[in-house]
Amino acid sequence: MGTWDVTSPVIEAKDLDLTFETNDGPVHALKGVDLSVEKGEFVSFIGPSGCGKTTFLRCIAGLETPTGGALTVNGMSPDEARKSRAYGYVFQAAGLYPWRTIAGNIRLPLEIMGYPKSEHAERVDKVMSLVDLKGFGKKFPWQLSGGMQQRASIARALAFDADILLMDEPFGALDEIVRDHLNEQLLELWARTEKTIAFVTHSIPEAVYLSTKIVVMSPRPGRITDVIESPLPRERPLDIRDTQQFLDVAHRVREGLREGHSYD
Ligand SMILES: Nc1ncnc2c1ncn2[C@@H]1O[C@H](COP(=O)(O)OP(=O)(O)OP(=O)(O)O)[C@@H](O)[C@H]1O
Repeated sequence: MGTWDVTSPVIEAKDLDLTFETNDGPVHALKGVDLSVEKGEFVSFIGPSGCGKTTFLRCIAGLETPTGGALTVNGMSPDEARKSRAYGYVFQAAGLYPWRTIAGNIRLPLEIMGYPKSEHAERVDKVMSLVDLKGFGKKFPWQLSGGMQQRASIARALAFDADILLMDEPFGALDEIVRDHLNEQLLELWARTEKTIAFVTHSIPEAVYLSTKIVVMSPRPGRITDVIESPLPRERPLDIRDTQQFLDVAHRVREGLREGHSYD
């Protein structure tokens, strides 16, 4: 821990391996994964089903234990990082408790982690305005659209002081217009909060639009086939997607996916 400082990578994987032992034999979910993510980066993981995207995110979160190699998060073991509340986790399903209000849902991690009660209202208000949900605190989840529910789940992951946001296909279930809007909002939120974001997606345009770094993965065994440092500026209006630079990056991602695909 002592050697870590703000210039060190926030997430660092070296030759990471993870094999699941199953009744049908071993499943090599991650093989030789090397990756370095700096503070404030927006890194996306893209690849076909089963290439280990979720498994890698779960390793970062300390929810899976690699069977080989080394992984540090904020200079600590993932388990230590989890205990020090290094990250917030956003899933594909918003996963809000239906019997709690939106504010009640967002407050939940603060209650669980024992944040002083005097801070709750201010923190909840702050993150609700960050995700543009001001005024909806007293509503129940079912009174909100899918996109709003997903924003509430992002607010919940931001309510405490984690500097890493892990997002596993958070917008996968939403229609394209809503998804565009949330992508734009997420970039704004990222710029304002300076979080480091690790984001899993199946969508090439989403990965290219959002990321400073795109990690292309391929299955059997799950491995990294390309890491693209995005040449796009950090400030990105939606119509950047029509530029040649954007299309060039998208093309490289598509080629990487094609190379790793076995079509079986
Ligand atoms: N707990 C587990 N036990 C056994 N095998 C597992 C376990 N978790 C994941 N796997 C296997 O590991 C591989 C990688 O799975 P993972 O969910 O990480 O892929 P993914 O890239 O996130 O896929 P998707 O895009 O479908 O979410 C798959 O073959 C999966 O079946």
